[in-house]
Amino acid sequence: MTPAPPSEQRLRAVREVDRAAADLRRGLPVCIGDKVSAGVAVSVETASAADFREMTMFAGGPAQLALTARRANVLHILPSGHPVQLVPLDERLNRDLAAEIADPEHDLSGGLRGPFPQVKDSPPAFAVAAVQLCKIARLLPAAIVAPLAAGADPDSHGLMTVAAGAIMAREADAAAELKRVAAARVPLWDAENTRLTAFRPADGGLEHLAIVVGDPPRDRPVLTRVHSECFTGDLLGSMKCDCGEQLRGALAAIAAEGGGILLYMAQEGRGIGLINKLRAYALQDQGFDTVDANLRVGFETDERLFAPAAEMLKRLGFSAVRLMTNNPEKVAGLAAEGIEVVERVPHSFPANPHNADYLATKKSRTGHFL
Ligand SMILES: Nc1nc2c(ncn2[C@@H]2O[C@H](COP(=O)(O)OP(=O)(O)OP(=O)(O)O)[C@@H](O)[C@H]2O)c(=O)[nH]1
Ligand SMILES: [Zn+2]
Repeated sequence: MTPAPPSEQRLRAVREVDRAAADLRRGLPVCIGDKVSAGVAVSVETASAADFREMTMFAGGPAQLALTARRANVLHILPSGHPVQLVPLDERLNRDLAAEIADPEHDLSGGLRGPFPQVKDSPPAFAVAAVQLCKIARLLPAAIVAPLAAGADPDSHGLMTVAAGAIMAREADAAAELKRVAAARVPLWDAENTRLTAFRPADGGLEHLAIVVGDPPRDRPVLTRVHSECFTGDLLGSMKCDCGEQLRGALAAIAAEGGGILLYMAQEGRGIGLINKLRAYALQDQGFDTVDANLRVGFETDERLFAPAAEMLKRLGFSAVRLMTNNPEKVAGLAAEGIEVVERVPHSFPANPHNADYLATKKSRTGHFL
């Protein structure tokens, strides 16, 4: 079922989310919430001591570190059952230590830094949204938050204000309103008769590309690959994963069939971004597998949404696919977004010494058909 397009008001809100994410990346505080419950937040990763001080000028209560439950678990904070866990800052757990414990780079070298107290209460909406905004900004999923002081006027000090609900709804809203922005013929070595079409999400975020080989008929299931961007594998030829082979192999297979589609999704690192993927790779260097590494950085195993891929297929006139994948979640994810997956076409390549463990983990922990 195609979701109803978001209203003008929601689209405006979604664009504000992107602006607020950009502010977090610069280290600036942002105000999250509405008149009933609002907070101020900075990214643990990017805010300097001065940015943090600026944030506290708007605070009407104690500052707290907001972490994902995944990261809190790594820090041995007792689970509270909430997806976001708050930890009060105090003399010992100051901004510097907060930044250090949010970053898995120091896990094994920094010694034991706990125990940290558990806040049992469910976190306020602004704290949950602050962590989500860090994810949207492709930063470490950790924020320092505080309730907004009564009578504070963040607007007049140039702080962005964004609704918590807009942050949480942003991915769905942005996918529902993809804009086709450019298209051109691009002959490829593996598939000469190829056309690229770029789709821009409503929030102004990164574009996804549809690579259409030949002119596949719209009334039959189309051979399709939904490929998530992998800078290291696709571009550099990294041996740590199978992405490069899957990308080129899919284009060659589609061309050999006479036509099909490759969707190149701006969802690097299963949606966590290149820098966080490098953080996960550093943990893999220390012996963690691809799943545990993601969890230790503070993310879910896979943070991708399939709505944008499904929407692109629909916009191109396709409703049924033969999907080249080994990932059962991809099949289910597209189906849940209204695309009929009539067949799963296996898409695997021989392992090499650097990706054998990665492929084995996909099979044993994420249920890949390999
Ligand atoms: N976070 C993280 N991302 C990774 C890692 N290795 C590869 N990736 C990313 O995973 C994505 C690869 O996804 P896909 O090619 O769609 O692979 P898949 O989900 O296993 O499914 P199929 O290839 O279709 O079977 C790319 O965005 C890569 O950047 C890793 O160790 N950690
Ligand atoms: Zn890869």
